[in-house]
Amino acid sequence: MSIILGCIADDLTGATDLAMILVREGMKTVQVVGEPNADTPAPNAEAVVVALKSRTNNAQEAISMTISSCKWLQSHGAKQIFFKYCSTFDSTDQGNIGPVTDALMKHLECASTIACPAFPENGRTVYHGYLFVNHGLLSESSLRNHPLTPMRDSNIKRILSAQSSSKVSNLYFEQIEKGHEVIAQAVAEKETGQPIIHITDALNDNHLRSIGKACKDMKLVTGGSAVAQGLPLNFEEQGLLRSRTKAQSFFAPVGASVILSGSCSEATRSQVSYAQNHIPSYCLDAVAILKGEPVANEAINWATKYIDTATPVLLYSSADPSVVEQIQNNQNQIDVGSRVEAVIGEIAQKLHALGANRFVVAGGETSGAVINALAVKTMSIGPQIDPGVPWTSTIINEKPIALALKSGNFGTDDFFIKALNQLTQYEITK
Ligand SMILES: Nc1ncnc2c1ncn2[C@@H]1O[C@H](COP(=O)(O)OP(=O)(O)O)[C@@H](O)[C@H]1O
Ligand SMILES: O=C(O)[C@@H](O)C(=O)COP(=O)(O)O
Repeated sequence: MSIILGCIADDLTGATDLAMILVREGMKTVQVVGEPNADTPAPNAEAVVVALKSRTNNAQEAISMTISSCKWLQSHGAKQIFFKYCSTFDSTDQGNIGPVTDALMKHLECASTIACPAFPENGRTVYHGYLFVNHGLLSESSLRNHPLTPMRDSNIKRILSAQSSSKVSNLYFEQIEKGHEVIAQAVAEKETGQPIIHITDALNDNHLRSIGKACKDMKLVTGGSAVAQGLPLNFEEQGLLRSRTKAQSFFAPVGASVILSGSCSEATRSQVSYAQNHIPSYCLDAVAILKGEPVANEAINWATKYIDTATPVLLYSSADPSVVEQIQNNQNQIDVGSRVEAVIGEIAQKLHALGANRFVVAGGETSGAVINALAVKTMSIGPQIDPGVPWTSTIINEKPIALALKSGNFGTDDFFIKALNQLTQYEITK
């Protein structure tokens, strides 16, 4: 089976989010972790999502990882490339959404693409170029205090123009409402041969499906996961999809469950508080991590007795914005984050060696660190836990690991416990 849609996501949770939407829309989808290379087996799938950890790298690194992933996807037949970034446009003045989009347009020799972060099912909408999170502007949401990419502006054109050398233009919802032909025509009218990125408003899934349809002939589409929901129909109409089967088989290994939370987002902090009332929990002290104290070893010692009895546990470094600010204490926030991530990755690896084989991880960067530490290479997509978050399973590992990678701001308060409970119906009994 040759790949039809090749996707590149800038973080792990974003990749599973996108993969789940494509599965829901009937594409056989596999997730590949990290930059694929000549030794990476071609997945037997219609859509492949390459999950990078490039959101907070420097722009040149992010470009290099993305372009090499894109070349690999093309070499396996990808007819269209989708660049997935966060529905809250998580990025800095330097990138990486703009530079990576520019580089992909150049590589794919296309003069225009769209940028559409909207994800209405999770409360993200774009109206007249402004990104809303639930009922308020992005810049007034808790994302303004993100530890790595604080979002202090809501105007996507302004944010993207600062990062990109392409022309950036808006397609407002009055045009989007008129449907795919008007959208395609509006895009075509603005083409001058110079690279241009059209920021498309979207308030609901109908808008996103119209936008998807209008992108039928674009070599590159960029956005949050939800705009990808309109793409599979194009492939079906072109006779490229075998059958739009919506369910992929999923089995959970029986064993010990570990919840690891490095996300400091508002939703995650509520989920941590909720889970603390239900299962044993352990706080990973970020100050001690930065001092080089043996935080991972102490946490592993604490968790061992629970792993032995298959009692689920929660280990978290999640903290309020004011605490995070004190911890960062004018140090480089990406370095601080990486050091916390390294400890969480080490804990995952050692607890897996002790027998844990079900992991719920909160946080995109944190998930990247855990997946790398567990040496996961390919993942299949299972059932949805909450919008944007599925259960997944490793494919190649000898003994499968069940993984739920949760974006910081996704999920209900009881997410962690709900995710673990859900697994009981998918257990492999032999
Ligand atoms: N207590 C803490 N102080 C400072 N940084 C932290 C703390 N706990 C976690 N972090 C870092 O914050 C970042 C959270 O990012 P991420 O895992 O992507 O979560 P989210 O999905 O909420 O954005 C990670 O780099 C993580 O290591
Ligand atoms: O698009 C989204 O909101 C998510 O898929 C995503 O990428 C979130 O990133 P994190 O909050 O850093 O997990």
